[in-house]
Amino acid sequence: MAERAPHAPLGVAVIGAGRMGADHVRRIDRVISGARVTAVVDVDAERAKAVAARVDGCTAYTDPVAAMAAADVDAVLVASPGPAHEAALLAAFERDLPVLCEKPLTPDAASALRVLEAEQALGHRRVQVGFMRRYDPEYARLEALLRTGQLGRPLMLHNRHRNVASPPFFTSAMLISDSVAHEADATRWLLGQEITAVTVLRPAPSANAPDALQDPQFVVFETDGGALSDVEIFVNCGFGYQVQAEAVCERGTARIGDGHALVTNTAGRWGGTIAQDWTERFGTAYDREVQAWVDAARHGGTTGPSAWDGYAAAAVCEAGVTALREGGRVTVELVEKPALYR
Ligand SMILES: NC(=O)c1ccc[n+]([C@@H]2O[C@H](COP(=O)([O-])OP(=O)(O)OC[C@H]3O[C@@H](n4cnc5c(N)ncnc54)[C@H](O)[C@@H]3O)[C@@H](O)[C@H]2O)c1
Ligand SMILES: O[C@H]1[C@H](O)[C@@H](O)[C@H](O)[C@@H](O)[C@H]1O
Repeated sequence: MAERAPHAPLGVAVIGAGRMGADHVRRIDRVISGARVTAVVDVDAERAKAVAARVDGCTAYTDPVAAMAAADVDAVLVASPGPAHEAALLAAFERDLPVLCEKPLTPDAASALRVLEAEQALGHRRVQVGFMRRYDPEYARLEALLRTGQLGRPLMLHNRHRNVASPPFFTSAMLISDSVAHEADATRWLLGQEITAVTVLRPAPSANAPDALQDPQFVVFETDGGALSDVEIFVNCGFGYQVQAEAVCERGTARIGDGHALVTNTAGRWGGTIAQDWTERFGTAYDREVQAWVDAARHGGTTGPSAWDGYAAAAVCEAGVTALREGGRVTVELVEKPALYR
């Protein structure tokens, strides 16, 4: 990393200029303070050029390593598809650059472990994983409430995760590795417990799901604190983007995600609107997530969900995919938590 003047904005290379990457470019350019996008990288040269052209003084690249070597790049935001994350993370570590890596950290536990080991070799944390729900005001309130202990010990967490429609490349395994990855992290974070086993139940697929897609699925996590966390994942629900969670504790329950910000009464009916995608539902969360990353990186630090969290979620999802394929209850085997993440 080139020496940055003390109050100069953080120069960010955004890797992957698809839906999330382009939105993060807009966010850093228009919403976030203390950072500017200096590089946009995409294997699709035209896409990189088109997105880079939206920001003054921003250079387009097709090679992440070349972008990371540029003098005006101080930090990296990885928004390429999951299988490309490991190479980008290891290249960023070579230059000791702070990284905000979209979820999943990597698509499987073995590659996540390689990232974990490479970060430990640096001797300090460099990665924040894009589990943005931790920055959502509703999730943050639920976590804070559970942490006070006022409701007693959490016994169960009920989660619903619904998308309007899945993209054409989505597979049955991706309902877990790409979507339920969020609940794997949210469960660990909200309960402060590790997930020890996963069971996946398969209702008859919806007629609206593409052929051969097992949608919806019902996933049950067991934790080392004796709690159960269930997830309805339904990625072709057709009507909206809904993410809800209810914690059932010894002395009460707490629920988020009903989305009743605006309720209307008209002609004998009451109702409201439902978000249609994650950019709408979690816009504030992404803003807070990226701002927290920039603030920490400008001071040489790293905050938020760690590579350990990314590894743990990857191991849980891998067990979930095995449970989906083979049936039954699959245990999650984690390595001992390294000192860097305790
Ligand atoms: N946090 C969230 O809620 C959320 C929401 C959507 C997507 N995501 C995550 O964001 C990432 C990107 O998802 P998306 O929906 O934007 O995908 P996308 O397919 O819209 O965009 C990915 C882009 O990366 C480019 N790309 C592919 N391989 C690359 C490589 N090796 N180097 C550089 N660029 C490469 C592609 O050409 C494409 O432009 C994924 O990890 C996904 O899981 C997170
Ligand atoms: O990649 C996306 C993203 O992570 C969304 O937040 C989630 O709701 C979708 O199910 C998933 O496919």
